[in-house]
Amino acid sequence: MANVKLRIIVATAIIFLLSLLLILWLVLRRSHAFFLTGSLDAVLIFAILVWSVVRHALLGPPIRCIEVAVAALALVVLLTVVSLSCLHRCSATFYVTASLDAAVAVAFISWVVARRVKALRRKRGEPEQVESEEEEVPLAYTFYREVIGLPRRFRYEELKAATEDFRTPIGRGGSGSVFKGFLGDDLPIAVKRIEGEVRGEKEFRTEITAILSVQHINLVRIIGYCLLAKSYRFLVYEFYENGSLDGWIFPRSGRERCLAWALRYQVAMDVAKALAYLHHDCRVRILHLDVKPENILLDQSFRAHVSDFGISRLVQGDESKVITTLRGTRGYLAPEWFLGIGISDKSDVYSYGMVLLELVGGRRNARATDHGNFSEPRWSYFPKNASEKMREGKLMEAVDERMLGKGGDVKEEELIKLVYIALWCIQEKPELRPSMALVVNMLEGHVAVSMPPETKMFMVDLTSPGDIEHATGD
Ligand SMILES: Nc1ncnc2c1ncn2[C@@H]1O[C@H](COP(=O)(O)OP(=O)(O)OP(=O)(O)O)[C@@H](O)[C@H]1O
Repeated sequence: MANVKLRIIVATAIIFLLSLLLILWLVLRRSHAFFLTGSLDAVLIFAILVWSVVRHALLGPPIRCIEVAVAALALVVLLTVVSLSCLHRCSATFYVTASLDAAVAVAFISWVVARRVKALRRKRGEPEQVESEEEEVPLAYTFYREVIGLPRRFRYEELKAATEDFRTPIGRGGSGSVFKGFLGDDLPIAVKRIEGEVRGEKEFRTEITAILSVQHINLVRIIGYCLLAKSYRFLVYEFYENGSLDGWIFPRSGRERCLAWALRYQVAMDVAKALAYLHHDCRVRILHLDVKPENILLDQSFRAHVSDFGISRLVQGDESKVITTLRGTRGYLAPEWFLGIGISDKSDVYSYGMVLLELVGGRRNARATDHGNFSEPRWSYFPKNASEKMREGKLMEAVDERMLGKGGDVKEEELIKLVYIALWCIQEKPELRPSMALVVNMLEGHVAVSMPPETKMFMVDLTSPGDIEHATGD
């Protein structure tokens, strides 16, 4: 790729040099009228070429073939007009009008050709490269970006080759599909293809903006991105071998994957640290707003990495609450989303609490229990069950039974701590919930955790998805 760019730059420089020599030669031989028109055209060519090269050198996007083509075409037209006028010994007025006409004609023809090419590509379903500067995320200084691990821009062809034409899908979310690929021979990557013009564009920009300002071992690592005008946007992530947490805690027919207790506790800690970092340790605070098992990715050693910043919010200064439209995933949404009183970092705390309970129970928090053919399903809400068991002092009965069967590696002390923290996190009043920093301290044992107060959990019923999981499985 670098070679192609280099060749374009060299070719451009040669064309420019030749045109300068030619103009000089003509200037020495011809009249003032020629000098005027010749210079005008030369300035035009020069401006296009310099713009192209400077844009490439400073901002990173490749030189566009159309720019080089327009410059070369303008040069050819200029030479033709000059040769013709020399042959016919035309007047100064002729030089001026012919040159101006030629310049306008060149501009018009290039514009028509560029539009035609675009239309043809779109018809063939081929995505186009971004053509305007405004669509480029302003990331300068590629070298430094790579050194400090910031995302780099990929070309569509690179991603196509890396994923063997998007052959292996590994997941699908609300905004698009995720494919596995390899960079070079051995660096596995996950390529997320964000589809849809309006939502896709918004999610893409949010994710890039959020992720650019954060780096933490428990956050997903973004390797790069690719912009294609209108059709698709791509985000390139490090590939996490063990996929998302949901696959390891919810039983699925045909797959016996059950995360051991120690790893569940570790995941709880990793996610808490990631959220504490976003809420308290970033220069611009970040609310994730979509904490759920599908957005927690597990690497080879089951360390957790929080992903999907598509709907996150950056919070400036001392802004404590944000009013925003309802988004996120039902079942993990805090009551304040529905009450319209503004959301805050405590809304992430609530979602985190719901995830903790699912880690413990090995089931979705809302589950339809068996029902007859014609009756409405009845719902069982794990947060309520866990709260009851906690008060009865029988928390072991609430644990994912698949773990109990395996020789009981569940540590009761840790179990009590997790459930206490979870029930604090899902308190209906945001001010009663702990901050994520406090949660980390509790998990690490620096701060004791008291038994949470009883709540009616009205909102657990209301905010549950209702149809997310049936008693028979996930
Ligand atoms: N870096 C990655 N490594 C391994 N698997 C991944 C990676 N990124 C995503 N996946 C898989 O792809 C699935 C879909 O991911 P994606 O972020 O698009 O969707 P989602 O979070 O489920 O949905 P939504 O975007 O609607 O919140 C994930 O649940 C996960 O299983």
